[in-house]
Amino acid sequence: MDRNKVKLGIAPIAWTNDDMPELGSENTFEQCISEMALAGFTGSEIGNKYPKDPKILKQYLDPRGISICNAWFSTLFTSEPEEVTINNFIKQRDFLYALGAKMIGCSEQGNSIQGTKKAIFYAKPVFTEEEWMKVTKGMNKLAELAAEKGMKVSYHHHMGTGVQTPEEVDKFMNMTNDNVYLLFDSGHLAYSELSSKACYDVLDKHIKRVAHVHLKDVRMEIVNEVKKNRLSFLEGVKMGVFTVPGDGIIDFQPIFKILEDSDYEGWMVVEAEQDPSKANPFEYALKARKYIKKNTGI
Ligand SMILES: O=C1C[C@@H](O)[C@H](O)[C@@H](O)C1=O
Ligand SMILES: [Co+2]
Repeated sequence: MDRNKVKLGIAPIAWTNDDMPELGSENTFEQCISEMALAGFTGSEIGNKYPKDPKILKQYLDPRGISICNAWFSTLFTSEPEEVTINNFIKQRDFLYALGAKMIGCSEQGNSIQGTKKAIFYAKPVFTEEEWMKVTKGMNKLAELAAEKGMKVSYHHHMGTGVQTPEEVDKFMNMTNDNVYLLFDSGHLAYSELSSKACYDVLDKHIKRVAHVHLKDVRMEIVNEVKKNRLSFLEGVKMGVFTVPGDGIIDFQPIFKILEDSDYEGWMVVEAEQDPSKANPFEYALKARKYIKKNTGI
């Protein structure tokens, strides 16, 4: 891979988990970004311990050679009036713009069960046609708002949401304009379909509109346990359903090949939330960095 085209980031969720802040509450913001840099990454997403003022945040990141490449944004098109999402989005866009980021990764959270106690495999929302229209028309609007600042939006398909399966990703892509991109997350597809084949198929099919990548691996024995015992998404995370690339069942070679063959330009972000008291985040960051180097040359 060409290091001038593909940049490597890592998400702070392995140090402190935004969805369960008690996981890794002992890890400080400075430790997190210092260890990211030490492990050989140059990009990060936003975590809940990061300073909210972009100027202050940059004062910490710049000396460590880290830049912000993206941040999660929850859309609420299916549960709130559209202007709620639009107003929140403009604030998030302007915050990220001030940090020099070019990407805003969105996910519809209106009826998401990812933060609830519901069984992740049995209670995900299925959008009605009206909800599909709300989400896709809304995303088209966000793409226009992002473009005002020279930025892009990408959509994060996710377990426990209305855009989880390969068929739902297809439908989302078909119903949105070409300036709405896909945030490809390997872990969520392998988890949803109980196989890594789904990752390769979706990436291959939509590669022209993939603008941001989350490299996440899964431990399939835990996926099976989550399914069998009707556990929630967060219970699965605590049990170690996710891990860094190279440590689970996904072979990332085909993923790297599809990205390289299509001349992908952008970020690949290691995102592997697990319990930091069981999986030391620095150790796992190093492990991920080594695997990526070995398999991509960058
Ligand atoms: O991109 C992501 C952000 C997290 O908050 C989320 O739950 C995780 O699984 C993910 O892929
Ligand atoms: Co992700």
